[in-house]
Amino acid sequence: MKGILTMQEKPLIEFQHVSKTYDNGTIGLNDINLSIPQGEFLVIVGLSGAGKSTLMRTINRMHEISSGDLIVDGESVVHLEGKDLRRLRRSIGMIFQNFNLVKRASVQRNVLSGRVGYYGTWKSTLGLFSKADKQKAIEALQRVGLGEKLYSRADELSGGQQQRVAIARAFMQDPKIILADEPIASLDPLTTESVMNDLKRLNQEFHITVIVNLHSVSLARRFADRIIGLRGGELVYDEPIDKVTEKDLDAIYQPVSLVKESEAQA
Ligand SMILES: Nc1ncnc2c1ncn2[C@@H]1O[C@H](COP(=O)(O)OP(=O)(O)OP(=O)(O)O)[C@@H](O)[C@H]1O
Repeated sequence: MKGILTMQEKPLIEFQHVSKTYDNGTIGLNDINLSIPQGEFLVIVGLSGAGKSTLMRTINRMHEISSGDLIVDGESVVHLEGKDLRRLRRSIGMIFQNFNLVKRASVQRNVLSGRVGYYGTWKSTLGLFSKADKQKAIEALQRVGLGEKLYSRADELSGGQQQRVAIARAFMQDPKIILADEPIASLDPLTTESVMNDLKRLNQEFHITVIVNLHSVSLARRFADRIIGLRGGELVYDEPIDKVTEKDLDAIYQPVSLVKESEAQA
């Protein structure tokens, strides 16, 4: 197993023997070791329940790990609290399958909310955003081709447009990392294409590290720099895109019962 991290590059994200057991005893992650360099477009694949969301959500501490250590930008994030945790979360944009927009608010308000981490509580509660941030919101929307939708209500937009607003919101955070948890699961093929292209552009133009959970193997192959595969909470695959084969991907998607059977026969 090898990623595309070279000896010279310092990883931006490092999982060191990370395990996660949920309160009900379910194992989410089991002894994950993984280094992700800055600027990588990493796609996580695996069967439903393999641990893809869990892995992603430990990075911004939406889920706590049970053991091991998780380093982001040179610092262990496991014990961060208060303003240090807010600083971490500000540097990580998140894209969800269901967009997570405030549906009754304007597109502008949704995009500006990406800046909230840079303001004190009272200013952000009152929506007192600076002129510079309002201008930044316009530019972020233009970047995803929705400049003319600034004053529309979020729920007037199509699913694909809403996801692109979510991408603009993430971009407003000036993130080092974007985590996209099945960003295209609710979209048709055409909008899927534009959402994936938006993510790729942010990755290439701004060197933002993008980590995406995908069920589509063909999209993973087209957009990833590197693909990792999870099964039963374990990292079972890690290859740069030029080494990825169809056969490898088929194996990742084999039901766990079949894998156990073939291991028993070996
Ligand atoms: N809050 C929770 N409490 C208990 N178990 C959980 C919780 N969240 C996830 N799990 C379990 O942890 C395992 C990994 O789940 P996770 O959502 O990370 O998988 P996934 O690969 O993202 O799946 P999918 O593709 O269906 O989203 C699964 O067995 C799941 O049922």
